[in-house]
Amino acid sequence: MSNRTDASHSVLLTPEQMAAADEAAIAAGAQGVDLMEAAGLAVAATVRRHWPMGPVTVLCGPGNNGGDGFVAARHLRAWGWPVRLGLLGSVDRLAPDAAHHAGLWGDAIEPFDSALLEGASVVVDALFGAGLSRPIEGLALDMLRDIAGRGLPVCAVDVPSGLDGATGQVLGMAAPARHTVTFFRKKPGHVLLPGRQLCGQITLADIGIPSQVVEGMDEIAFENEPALWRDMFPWPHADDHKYARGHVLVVGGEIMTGAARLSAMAAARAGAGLVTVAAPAPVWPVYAAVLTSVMVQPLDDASNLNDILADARKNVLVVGPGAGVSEATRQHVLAALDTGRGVVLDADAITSFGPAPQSLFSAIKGPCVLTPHEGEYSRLFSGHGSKLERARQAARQSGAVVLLKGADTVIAAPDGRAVINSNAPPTLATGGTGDVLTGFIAGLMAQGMAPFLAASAGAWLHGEAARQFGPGLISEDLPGMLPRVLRRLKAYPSTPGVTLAVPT
Ligand SMILES: NC(=O)C1=CN([C@@H]2O[C@H](COP(=O)(O)OP(=O)(O)OC[C@H]3O[C@@H](n4cnc5c(N)ncnc54)[C@H](O)[C@@H]3O)[C@@H](O)[C@H]2O)[C@@H](O)CC1
Ligand SMILES: [K+]
Repeated sequence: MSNRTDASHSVLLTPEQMAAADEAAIAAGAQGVDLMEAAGLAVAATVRRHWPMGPVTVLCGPGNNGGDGFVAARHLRAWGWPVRLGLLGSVDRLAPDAAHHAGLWGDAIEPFDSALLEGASVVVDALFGAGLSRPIEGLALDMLRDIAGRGLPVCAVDVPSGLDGATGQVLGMAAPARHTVTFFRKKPGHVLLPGRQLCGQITLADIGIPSQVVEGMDEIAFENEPALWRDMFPWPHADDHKYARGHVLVVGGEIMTGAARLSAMAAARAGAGLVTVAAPAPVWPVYAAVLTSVMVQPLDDASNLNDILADARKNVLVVGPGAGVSEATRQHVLAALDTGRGVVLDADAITSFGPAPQSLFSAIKGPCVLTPHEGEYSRLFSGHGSKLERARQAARQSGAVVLLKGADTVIAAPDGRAVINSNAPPTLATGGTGDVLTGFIAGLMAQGMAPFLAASAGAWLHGEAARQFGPGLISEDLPGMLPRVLRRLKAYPSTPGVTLAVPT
C-alpha cells in the first residue's frame, strides 16, 4: 500500500485535457521550450537512474514527443553517455519548440533505420506521445517491431509510441517499455489495459505545470486510491449500535447458494450492522447451516419478498449473485428498486434484463450500483469507445453507478465522475470474487457511504485483500482478509484536497 498523500496525483488526463493543461500553463506564463526542457531532463534522469552508463539510442518523432527526445539526448550526452539519435522525418519540418531543442542538440542525426539499434543498451522511445493520430505504419512500425524483436530495454517518453493515451489501446504497434516517463499527470492509457502492461514502471515528472490548471476541467477520471474516499469511509462511531450501521439484505438463489453467501459474508466484514439472506424456502436449511453471523429468512414460492422488504431498516438490497436468470429474478429486482433504497445488482440480476434493459433503467430511482463484467455489460448496453467511455455511457443511460469489471475495473457515476481501479491482481480471476465485491459495496452503502464512493472503495479493498492474501486465493478468503486491509487503511494519512465527493 503506498502512502502517497496528494490525491491530485491520481488525476488522469486525456491527451486533450493534457493539451489544455499545457495551454493554460503557457497562458499563465510558462514557456513551451521550458516545459519541453523539463520533460526531456526527467527522461534523461530516469535513464541515468535505472540503467548503467552505456550506448543509448534516442528515437525522435516529428512532434513534441520527439522534442523531448532531443532534450534527453543532450543531457545524457552531457553526462558522458554515448548517444546516437535518429529522427523520423526532417529537422526543417519540426514545430518551433522541438526545432529549438534540435538546434541545441547540434550533433549528428542519423538515418532512421535499424542500424541505429546496433549495440544500444537502452532505447529512448520519443516517436509519438499524445499526438498519435493514426495507427503506426511504415518506418516507425518497422523500428518498433525491431526493438521488440530484439528485446531491447526501452524508456518511453510519455507513452510507449503507438499506445493511445486516452484509451489504453494500441494503434498498430507499441514496443513494451521498461520505464515510461510521463508529465504532470498520468493518462487513462497508463492505467487501462493493455496500456498499463506496456508502460513498465511509470515515473510521473513535474515539469512546472501548476496544479490549478486542472480545476474546472470536466470529466476528469481518477486512478483509484484511498486518498479519494478515505475521509468519507464509514468507520464505526463510539456510540454506534448494530441498527445504526445498516442492514444488508441479500436475495439468495436456489442452485448457486455459495454466491449469495459470499456476498453476505463480505457485506458483514465490510461493517454492515446486520446482514440477512432471503433464501428460497427449499434451500433455506443450506444457507442457515453455514451462515452464523448472517441471518437467514425463508423466501417462499409465493414470493413474500415484499413482506421481507417491509422492514425499512433493511437499507441496502443485493440481487443477482446466484439468483438465476428468470422472471422471478426480474421481479425481485423490480421489488428492490421500488423501495427507493440502496440496491446493488450483479450477475443474473443484470442478465435477466437483457431482453428489455429499458425496463430496468426506468425502475432505477434510488441509489443503485450495477456491477457487470464485459459480457453482462453488452447484454444491457451498446456503449462504444474506451472502457472508461463505455462505463460512463452506461452510468448516464441507466442512472446507476456502473462498475465495469475486469483487471482494469472502471467505476462511473451518472454525473460523469469516473475511477479506474488498478490494484487488482490476476489471482482475482476465480469464481465468486465478484460476489464478494458486491457484498463489500453493499456493506459500505449500508453504513451510509454514497454509491460511487462505496463502489470505488469496495473495488480497492477487494484488490488489496487479494494482494495481501497472495497466491492460492479462492473467493472465500477475501472477506477474511478485510480486517487486515482495513487496519492499514485506518492508518492511511488523511488527505484533504481532491476527493470523489465533489461532483464535477
Ligand atoms: N502538452 C504538454 O504539456 C507537453 C508535451 N510534451 C510532449 O509533447 C507530446 C505531444 O506532442 P505533439 O502533440 O506534437 O504530438 P506527438 O509528438 O505525439 O506526435 C505528433 C506528430 O506525429 C504525427 N503522427 C501522429 N500519429 C502518427 C503516426 N501513426 N504515424 C506517423 N506520424 C504520426 C503527427 O502528424 C504529428 O506530426 C507529448 O506526448 C509530450 O511528450 C512535452 O514537451 C512537455 C509538455
Ligand atoms: K513515446
